[in-house]
Amino acid sequence: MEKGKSNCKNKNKNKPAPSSAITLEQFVSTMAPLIDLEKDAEISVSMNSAETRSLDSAQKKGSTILNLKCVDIQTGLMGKMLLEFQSNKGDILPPHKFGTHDVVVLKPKKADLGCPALGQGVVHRLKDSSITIAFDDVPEECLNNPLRLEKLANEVTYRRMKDTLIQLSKGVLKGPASDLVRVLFGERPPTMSKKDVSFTPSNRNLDHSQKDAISKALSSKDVFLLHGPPGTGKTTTVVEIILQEVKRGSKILACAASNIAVDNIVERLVPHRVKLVRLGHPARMLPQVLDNALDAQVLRGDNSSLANDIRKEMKALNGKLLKAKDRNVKKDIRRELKSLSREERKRQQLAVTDVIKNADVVLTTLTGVLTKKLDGLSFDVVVIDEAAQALEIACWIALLKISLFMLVNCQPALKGSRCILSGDHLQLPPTIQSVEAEKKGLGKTLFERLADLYGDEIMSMLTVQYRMHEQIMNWSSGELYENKVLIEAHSSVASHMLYHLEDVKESPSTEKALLLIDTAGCDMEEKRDEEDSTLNEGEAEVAISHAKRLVESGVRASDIGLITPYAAQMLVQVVFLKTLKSNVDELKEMEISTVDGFQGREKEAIIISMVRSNSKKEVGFLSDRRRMNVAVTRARRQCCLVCDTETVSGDKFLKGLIEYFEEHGEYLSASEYVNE
Ligand SMILES: Nc1ncnc2c1ncn2[C@@H]1O[C@H](COP(=O)(O)OP(=O)(O)OP(=O)(O)O)[C@@H](O)[C@H]1O
Repeated sequence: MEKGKSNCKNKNKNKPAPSSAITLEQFVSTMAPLIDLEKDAEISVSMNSAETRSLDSAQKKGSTILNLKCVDIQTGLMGKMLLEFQSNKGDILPPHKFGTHDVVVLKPKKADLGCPALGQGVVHRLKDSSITIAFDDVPEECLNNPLRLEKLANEVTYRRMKDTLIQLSKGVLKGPASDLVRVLFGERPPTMSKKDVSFTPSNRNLDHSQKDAISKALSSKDVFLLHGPPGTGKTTTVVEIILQEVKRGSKILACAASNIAVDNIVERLVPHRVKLVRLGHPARMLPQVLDNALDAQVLRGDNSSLANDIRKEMKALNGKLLKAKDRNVKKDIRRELKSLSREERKRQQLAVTDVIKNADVVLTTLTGVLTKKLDGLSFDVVVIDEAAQALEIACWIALLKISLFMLVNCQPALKGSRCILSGDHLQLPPTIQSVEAEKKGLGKTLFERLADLYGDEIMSMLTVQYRMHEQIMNWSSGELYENKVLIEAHSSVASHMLYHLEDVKESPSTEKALLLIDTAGCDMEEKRDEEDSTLNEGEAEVAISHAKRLVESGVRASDIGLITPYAAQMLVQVVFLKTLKSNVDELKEMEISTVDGFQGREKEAIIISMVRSNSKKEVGFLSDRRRMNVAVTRARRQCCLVCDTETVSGDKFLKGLIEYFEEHGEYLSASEYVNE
């Protein structure tokens, strides 16, 4: 056998190779066409689509908003221009598919489809009747005319993913960081330091499973997986691992697929006074972390103020140039301007590299790692939080960056190139637009693949949860985590009830942790909307009636979340809530979302509208265990299921869920909620 080659292969001699045992070559050749499929799917819902032949059809598709006026201009977010747009008539915006952080372009309303944009920016804020975009620069004189916004597909990200694949296929296995690559593709076994690493925690509240996991992470020599079921403190643990690595003198790249997940880590690191920098577009960051953004730190640096002085000097020289008559004087001024401009650029770049080099922890999204600002930098450890929601290829952007640098510079790996991934592969995987790409495996995550490949050898599971009443948790830990490891609810949450909250009365609505409202036999059949998404108006009414009862018992509407697997149902609920009479005005503070959109969040009370109600007992994607796991585990003190038990019990997994709620919670008929 080749030296150092896989013990794990030996171990599995008689077993068929797991699907996770993919070679680097197979990975590259499988992923390349899937990335194209996904790019095409994204383009088809954006303005770049060839199908978009007219502006009206683009507005119908939701990829453009026509007839806008600019109602406010402010500077903010480190010098960006924040432009707020409203519909020309001042009413709510037409239905659209813009989301915060999307890349958009601004054009005159009547300009041709392919005409150049007035500016490109990022959606910063979205309200029913306005949208705010952060631009680097926009000509203000054009803003008095009717305008339109177009949503762009983020083609750059796909191109970068393809580039990463190309780099992966080009000889990373020869570089000094090749050990890590070999381990991640199952060609070499992972290794741990023989001695347990002991540490003094910065967070004194860590529980035993968190401490064990941290010790194992610090002992790992190449890869470590932190598996955290809902509410068990993954991010808390990741933050402690980062703090310990900083103490050891490591330089760390900490990433996640989403901006919000990156900001969560930044927020929790800040009180520990770690030298850190958050890279990325300020419009995509939480306001409370802006102070740690690269742009903000650059502005505070010496080089930046020097660059500023140079700019002032250049302005004065430009003034002189305009007045100068003598050719030689003009020539001299131009020469001086050129050299000042070179100096200004150099100072700007130095300002950026100073901040990044000084930081012990650099934080950004996985695709954000591709910024030129990180060129030529190496890290000892890459930490990826929420790794079970990141495409494997996106993880490689962060991992390969280190390997390539080391290859290019032929430097020995400092403390070995190590990676630590945190996540829960039993919650929802990354969202994929192309059904075909999803079927062919684009959504299989690195976290899941490594968990299948090496299991407990490289993984620790967190076993104390800090969110849910134990009755809510027990269903999830029994069904999804198969009681393999005993997950316990921390005493601070194990029996907490809605009526323990300040100002909440004990009432039939608040005295149970689990409620099942059955719509069977109540004439509440599902329907399909134009886009073929399923909805159920009767269920929406019942779900909102329950929310109303909770509010009447004193629960704050902002502590309630109404979630559903179907986008169309979410819209029905939103519309229904808007048309409610004024005596329940407060209810409008309640959050309504799809299950997928609520992953990573929590509320004191969660109401789940399951929607499906049909004689064929079809349940569609409700049967995805991971989606129901996410839905139920968003609740802290009460989880209320609204469903047609006749229909959903057609599926074995959902039948188990219903039986669990019937056995441990309160059963009610939807007829008790109608016409309230
Ligand atoms: N050891 C601990 N003692 C007390 N509270 C804790 C502890 N660990 C975590 N928590 C609390 O539990 C909550 C969830 O923690 P955290 O956000 O780290 O979990 P998570 O696993 O990342 O969550 P999610 O399920 O949303 O992915 C937070 O309010 C956190 O402060």
